[in-house]
Amino acid sequence: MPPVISARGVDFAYGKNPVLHDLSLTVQSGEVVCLLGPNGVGKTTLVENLLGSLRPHSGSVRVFGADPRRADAAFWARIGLVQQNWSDHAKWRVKDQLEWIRSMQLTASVRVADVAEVLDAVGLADKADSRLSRLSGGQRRTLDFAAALLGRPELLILDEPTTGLDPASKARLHDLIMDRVDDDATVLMTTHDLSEAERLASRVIIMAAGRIIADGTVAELREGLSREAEVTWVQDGEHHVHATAAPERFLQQLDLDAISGLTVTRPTLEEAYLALVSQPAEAEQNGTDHLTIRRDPATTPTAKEPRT
Ligand SMILES: Nc1ncnc2c1ncn2[C@@H]1O[C@H](COP(=O)(O)OP(=O)(O)OP(=O)(O)O)[C@@H](O)[C@H]1O
Repeated sequence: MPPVISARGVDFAYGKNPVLHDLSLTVQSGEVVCLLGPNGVGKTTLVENLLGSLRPHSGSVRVFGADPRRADAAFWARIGLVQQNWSDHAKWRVKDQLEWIRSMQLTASVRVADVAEVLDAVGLADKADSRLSRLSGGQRRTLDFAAALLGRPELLILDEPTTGLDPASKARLHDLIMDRVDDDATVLMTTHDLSEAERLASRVIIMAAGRIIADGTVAELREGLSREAEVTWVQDGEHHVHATAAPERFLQQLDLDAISGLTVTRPTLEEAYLALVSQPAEAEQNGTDHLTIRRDPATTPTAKEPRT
């Protein structure tokens, strides 16, 4: 099956400020790809290049096999978007905004959901008659997500969809994303929330300075970290600590009947992330290449496989 998103050798600059450097990326059907990276590394710029609202200076972008800059209404009906730079009519009411989006989508698709149904799903049913200007920041973000869901999209492209959401609203949005994935949708989302990435992602991509520096499952990123797991236990009244890259194998050597207080502490995604994003500065200083965890796209797991 051809990839849902494919970018090849994309370069992009704002004027004389280069942002994306020879960036290539493939997202397969059914994947949930979380795009991570420090502020200003180019995540939103990449998303806008993928959506055709920015034009790569060189390289190519294909979404559903088409150039998004030449795409028609039927193409956009397959995609649900949450973007950073979205303007609206502050005086409109919540349901009017969604009805307007729905009416446009109905011209290209029969899959469109009811406004009331979507507002209920995202927890904004009681705000249907509120003016957009009266919504809180988190409610506004949730409304963006409601709009993204209206067309029951095959592809969700979500730029920081959960920023500013309280934990319960965030959990509900995660469930709705995974409902779409259960319905065979593909997801590309940016986030700064590593626990969100850990929960949702079948694959994590980390960017630094306009390049992809790591690409793999959460488990692969953790394994790529040089820090080993730490095993601690008490035996004959003495505390023991052992660092190992293979804790399961080490545990087989312990006499579990003779020990107590056994703990195994593995590196977290946060530790892996922090180690990876500190690499470019070090690499630049040392003149070495970035650490890149890359897998053969053919072996890319789908979102249906168990997550770590
Ligand atoms: N419209 C613009 N004009 C000029 N420069 C821009 C514009 N938008 C973004 N930039 C610059 O491009 C770089 C990448 O910005 P971008 O918004 O893509 O980063 P990001 O990784 O999404 O950041 P964040 O995590 O803070 O959202 C930054 O240096 C930013 O200052």
